[in-house]
Amino acid sequence: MLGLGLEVSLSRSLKNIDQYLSEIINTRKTELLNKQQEGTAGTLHDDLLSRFMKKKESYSDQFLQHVALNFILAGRDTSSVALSWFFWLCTLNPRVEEKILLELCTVLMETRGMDTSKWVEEPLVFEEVDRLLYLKAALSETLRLYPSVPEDSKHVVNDDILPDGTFVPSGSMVTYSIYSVGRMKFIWGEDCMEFKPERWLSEDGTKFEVQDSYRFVSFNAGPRICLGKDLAYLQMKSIAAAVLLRHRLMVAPGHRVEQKMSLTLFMKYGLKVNVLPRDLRPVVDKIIATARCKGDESCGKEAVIVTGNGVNNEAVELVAAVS
Ligand code: HEM
Repeated sequence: MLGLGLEVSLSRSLKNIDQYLSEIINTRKTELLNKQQEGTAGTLHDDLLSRFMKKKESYSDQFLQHVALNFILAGRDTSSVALSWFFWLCTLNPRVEEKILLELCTVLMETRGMDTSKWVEEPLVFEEVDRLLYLKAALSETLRLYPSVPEDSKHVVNDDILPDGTFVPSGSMVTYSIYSVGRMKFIWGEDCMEFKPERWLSEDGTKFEVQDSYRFVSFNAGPRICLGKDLAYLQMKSIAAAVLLRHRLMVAPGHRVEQKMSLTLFMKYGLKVNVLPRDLRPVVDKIIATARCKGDESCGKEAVIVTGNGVNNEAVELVAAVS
């Protein structure tokens, strides 16, 4: 209002964001126009914004800017910080990381064959990502313990009474702690502090058990539930799978991982890791050994790992046939 202090940098930042977004929207417009005029096949971009712009309803530039900004604010830090916590938890829980890889490699054996170089030639397609149930469970478990949005506040418009009888006067704020809800014994059990993706799966490990959204509130619940939830899982699963398939991560010696509570649950010093090449041979060998073991009771408990990850008979037969 007065153009002093923080207001100066705020208005400068708003101008920068406006300019950034208008440039993006104008580029997409030119692309779409060129495509219509010259009939060129496909556009450079095929993202959410381009799809909004291709819709029959013509949206104003200002509306498109608001949509793009909303998605950047709501979807960027939330997904990226969740991935930082996920990769860190994988380094602390090699058993979980191995199960993620066993699931991933089993799917790729079925869809791309036994030549592992073919697994990294092209990014995973939707149908492949969709089958990674254990990975989805591990990401959900990450968000339970380290929710990207650790607390959520609502402004009370009119006097109201909460279901437990608490009166909330108009003008007040109600804040609930998503972080605490994810660590409550009466909701998650005695082992609530443990990182256990299995709690999200059916007993035989073949189905993802969708939790009541009022128990798992990392995406909020009810009418204002996160609109990008499915997209967030798709993005996080794709990135997590792509990284773990190619690399082994090790936290850099001496690096401290600490929480920083703010609007987003950041890592105070980020996550510094050493990135090493991934050797998939032990994982592949284990899948083949497990397939050989199938039906042979003398093989022991290890054999359960793969079948417990939702691998169907075709995969096991394929592995058995190749070996
Ligand atoms: C791990 C990733 C994500 C988490 C943990 C997350 C979490 C949340 C939470 C807790 C809310 C409720 C905020 C409130 O009530 O004040 C929310 C709302 C929202 N999220 Fe997400 N989000 C994620 C990713 C995304 C992505 C990728 C998008 C879109 C590209 C997105 C779009 C939205 C939108 C548009 C809203 C507002 C919904 C409304 O108020 O009706 N989110 N999200």
